[in-house]
Amino acid sequence: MGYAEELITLEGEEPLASFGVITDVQYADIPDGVSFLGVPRYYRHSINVLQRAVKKWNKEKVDFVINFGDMVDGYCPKDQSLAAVKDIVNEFSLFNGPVYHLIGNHCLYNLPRDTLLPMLNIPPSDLHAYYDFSPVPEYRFVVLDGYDISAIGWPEDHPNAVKAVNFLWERNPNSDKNSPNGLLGRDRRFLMFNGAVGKDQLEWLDGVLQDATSLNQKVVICSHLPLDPNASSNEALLWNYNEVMDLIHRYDCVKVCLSGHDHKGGYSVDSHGVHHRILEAALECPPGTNAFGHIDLYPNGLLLSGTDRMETQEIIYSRC
Ligand SMILES: Nc1ccn([C@@H]2O[C@H](COP(=O)(O)O)[C@@H](O)[C@H]2O)c(=O)n1
Ligand SMILES: O=P(O)(O)OC[C@H](O)CO
Repeated sequence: MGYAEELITLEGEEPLASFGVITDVQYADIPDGVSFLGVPRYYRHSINVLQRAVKKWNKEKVDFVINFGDMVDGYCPKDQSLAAVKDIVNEFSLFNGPVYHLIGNHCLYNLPRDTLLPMLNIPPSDLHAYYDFSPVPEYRFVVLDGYDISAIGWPEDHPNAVKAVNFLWERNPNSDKNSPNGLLGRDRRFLMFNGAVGKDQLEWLDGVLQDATSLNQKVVICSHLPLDPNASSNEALLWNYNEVMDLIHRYDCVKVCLSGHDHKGGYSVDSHGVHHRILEAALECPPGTNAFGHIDLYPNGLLLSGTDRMETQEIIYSRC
C-alpha cells in the first residue's frame, strides 16, 4: 500500500496530544455593534463563549490551550482596558493546564507591550511576542509576532514603529491608514491594523526550523495574522506574508499554519503542500452560540473538532 493510501483518515488512531483553540474574543463591556463592513459583533457575549470553551476543554482534558489573539476589543473604554484583560486572563486561568497566548492589534490598542506581555505569560525577550514550545517530542509549535514591525503597540519613536510608518506610508496613500481604498488585490493588506515579521524574528524562525528539522519534529506555525492569500481576505494578511512563507517553504517540517484575525475563517493548501487554517472569531457568535474547538495531533495529520461556528476539519499532511 502506498503512503498516501495509508493516511486517508485519522479515525481510530490515538492522538499524540490535544489542545484547545479560540480566537478574536474581543471582549468589551459595551453594547453590541458591527464591523466596518456591517457584520454584527457581540462584545459582552464573547466572554461567555470563552467560559463555555474552558469548561469543555477541562471536561475533554486537553493538554494545553492556544489563544490566537485579540482577547479584548479596541472599543473597550481605555480606563477599563486593564480590568478587561485581567477578566479574560482570569477566565483562561480556569483551564487546568498551560495556556499560550498570541497578541493581536486589539490587544495593542488597549495596553502597551510592557504591561500586556507579562500578563499573558509571554516569555520575556525584549518585548517581542514570538516564542516556541514543544508539547510532545514529535511536534514543535512556533508562535509568530505579526506586530513586530507595526505602527501600533510600540512607542512612536521605537525603531520598529518608525520602520512600520515608513513602510506603510510608502504603500498606502489614504489619509486613514486603515482604509484599503484604491489598493488592488493583495496590496489591500497594507493597513495599519496589520504588521510584519522583522529581520531578527525571521532569523530566529530560520534557526527554530533548522532545529526542528534536525529533531525530526513536525511544525505548527501560529500567527494572529494569516499567511496565505488563498485562505484569507487580502485585507487581513501579514504585510510580509510572502517573505515568511518563502522561508517556511525551504523546510519540509512545517505542516500547518493556524491563524485568527479574518473573522469568517478560511482554509487552503498552498503550492508547497502547507495547510492554512484561519479560525472563526468568538466575537461574532450571536448569544448562545460558540466558536471554539479542540485539535487532536497525530503523526500524520490533525483533527480540528469545532463547536457551532468553528468548522470541524481533518487535515492530512501533504508533505511528510
Ligand atoms: N474594508 C475596510 C475595513 C476596515 N476599514 C477601516 O478599518 C477600521 C477597523 O475595521 P473593523 O473591521 O474592525 O470595523 C474601520 O473603522 C475602517 O477605518 C476600512 O476602511 N475598510
Ligand atoms: O478584528 P479587527 O477589527 O482587527 O478586524 C480585522 C479584519 O477582520 C481583517 O479583515
